[in-house]
Amino acid sequence: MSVLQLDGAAVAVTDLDGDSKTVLAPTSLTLTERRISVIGANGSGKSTLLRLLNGLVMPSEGSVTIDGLDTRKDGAKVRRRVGFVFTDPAAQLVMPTGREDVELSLRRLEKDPRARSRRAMAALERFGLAELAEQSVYELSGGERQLLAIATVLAVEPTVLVLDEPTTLLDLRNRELVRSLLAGLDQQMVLATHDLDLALDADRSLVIDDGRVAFDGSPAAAVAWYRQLVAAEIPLERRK
Ligand SMILES: Nc1ncnc2c1ncn2[C@@H]1O[C@H](COP(=O)(O)OP(=O)(O)OP(=O)(O)O)[C@@H](O)[C@H]1O
Repeated sequence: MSVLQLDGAAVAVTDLDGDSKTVLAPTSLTLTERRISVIGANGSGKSTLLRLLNGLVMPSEGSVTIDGLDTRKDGAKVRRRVGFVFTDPAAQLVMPTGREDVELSLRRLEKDPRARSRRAMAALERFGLAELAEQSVYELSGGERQLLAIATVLAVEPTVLVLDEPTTLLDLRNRELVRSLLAGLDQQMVLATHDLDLALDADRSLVIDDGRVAFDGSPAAAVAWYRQLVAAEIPLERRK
């Protein structure tokens, strides 16, 4: 497994008034487990933590390294190692068809167009998408689009897969489809989700609250802790 290391990594942003706001407090973590889930309320900082891991967001203080590669200095190498899947596949599917999208992500890895095309088809076959390879991306269902987005990222064989709420936009059937696909992958995975069943399918879980890691432990304990946190925030008269 890769070693994902945050050393006092913090993220501050400047709001519209020009004031600095801490989105992630200084955080130190060593993540080496195969499956790590990240849960927490909307706006708590989950995406920010995930984006630090492949250099989509840079720490404003401290550092983030992947197997010793610093996201500030070794950005390209980090991104080759760490694939990122967004909540909305539209954020990463830019070509007219699935095959072309996978080919696009393979462009640096495979220079020969024929070999690239073969490799793209193999990646699509792996996810049961071969028959949809030439179809317009817009004709695919939400679930198929999300599978395609994951296939485009996995085609370049990253060692780590970071997924930001990959099932949030999906209905139950498609959620199950993506879930079973993820369960069968060999890659190390860091996954933020509001789906607590999905969060339980991990070796370690982090609960993010108000820009800090508020709990770090077993998935069952993390989910229980998070439920308690949410329950405590609901006014007494509203609780059943
Ligand atoms: N570039 C930015 N500029 C201003 N504010 C930001 C920026 N990035 C994140 N934030 C703010 O930081 C907070 C944390 O955002 P983040 O997207 O990490 O939360 P999240 O836990 O992933 O939320 P959700 O579950 O809704 O996706 C939010 O209040 C967000 O508005």
